[in-house]
Amino acid sequence: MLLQREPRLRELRVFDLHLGPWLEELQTGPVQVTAIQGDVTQAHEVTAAVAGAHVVIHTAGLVDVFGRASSETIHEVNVQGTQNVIEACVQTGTQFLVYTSSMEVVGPNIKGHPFYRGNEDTPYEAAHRHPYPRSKALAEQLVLEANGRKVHGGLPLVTCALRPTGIYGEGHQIMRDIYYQGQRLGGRLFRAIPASVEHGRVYVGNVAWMHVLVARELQQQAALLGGQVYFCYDSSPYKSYEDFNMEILGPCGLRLVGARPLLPYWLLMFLALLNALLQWLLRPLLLYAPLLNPYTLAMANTTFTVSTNKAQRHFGYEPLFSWEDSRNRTIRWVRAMDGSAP
Ligand SMILES: NC(=O)c1ccc[n+]([C@@H]2O[C@H](COP(=O)([O-])OP(=O)(O)OC[C@H]3O[C@@H](n4cnc5c(N)ncnc54)[C@H](O)[C@@H]3O)[C@@H](O)[C@H]2O)c1
Ligand SMILES: C[C@@H](CO)CCC[C@@H](C)[C@H]1CC[C@H]2[C@@H]3[C@H](O)C=C4C[C@@H](O)CC[C@]4(C)[C@H]3CC[C@]12C
Repeated sequence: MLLQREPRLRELRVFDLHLGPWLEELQTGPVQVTAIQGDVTQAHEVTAAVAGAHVVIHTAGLVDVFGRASSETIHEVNVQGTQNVIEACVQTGTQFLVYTSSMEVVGPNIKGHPFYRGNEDTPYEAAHRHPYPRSKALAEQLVLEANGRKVHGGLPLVTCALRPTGIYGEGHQIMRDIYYQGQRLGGRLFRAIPASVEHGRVYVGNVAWMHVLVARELQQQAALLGGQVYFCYDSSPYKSYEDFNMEILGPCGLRLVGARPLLPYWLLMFLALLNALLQWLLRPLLLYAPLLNPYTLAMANTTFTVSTNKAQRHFGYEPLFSWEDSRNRTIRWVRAMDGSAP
């Protein structure tokens, strides 16, 4: 997105623990693309990568709600990693920092309170027990508190945080897993969540576009944008997690069975708890990390949708991809996987 939409771009540095072959395709154009294999938990590696950069978009993170990583590792990557990025900006004199936060900084909370079409100012009791949302909330707080700190050379650091809801689009691993699961079940998925529970979703291309725009405007309107948070939104429809997935997976040949959940909630919760117990028991032998656990069940069962125009008001954001484009692009990606189920 930066290469396509930012005409003033001179160099793009991609810093990631895992560098993919897709990066090579980006290295053929006029803008210098530098791939740096590194770990955000290693302060010296981050500082070396940031040195001389004008803007940092910090999106690296450990996204884990399935119990794959320990809470210490999640904290180290998401919180200490973010602190390292901030310190690197301060030490090297980089003045602009955009942080990819998450809707989970707000909710759903442990009490399962619905957040219905809320905006950045909607009051909500943000209380988390799970390591992932806790880490994102702490990291966001660090980024916002760093706004105004003096960087090397004496200028103030300008920061802001973007909070995507559930991102979908090309490369969406959970969508891929659910697609393969449906294929294994003879082209069927079974409804587990009531259709009335709305879940916020946003297309990856629009999330990326919002990052590019805010990074640009942060430099022009530091006083307005500095220290602010913005939900990432577009025109993707408000639907339950499963009904939304069917917008994509339906045209790819899957069918969602049941107008209402086939299993009662208490039974699903029992299965989720059983999965958590199995995960704990099996840990010394193997990693058992299924989609269903008490936390993912609670998330999927709690309405969380945003309705806001703050990004439009503050930095002129309009989605780059319509709902139709976003849906078609994702469908095309799913169809291209056909026949490659593991
Ligand atoms: N997927 C979503 O629905 C969603 C929603 C809201 C916010 N987010 C946030 O968006 C960001 C990207 O998430 P994603 O879904 O694309 O996940 P992802 O796992 O696809 O991307 C995260 C990237 O961070 C890199 N990374 C992980 N640990 C690292 C480390 N120690 N050092 C350097 N790089 C490291 C990974 O290699 C990966 O490329 C994350 O910060 C996440 O919290 C994601
Ligand atoms: C009970 C299952 C029956 O089909 C469905 C389980 C679905 C869950 C695996 C997902 C429901 C909501 C998702 C999360 C949400 O979209 C927002 C997120 C924020 C982001 O920062 C990271 C990803 C995620 C936590 C996302 C993960 C998968 C769900 C819990």
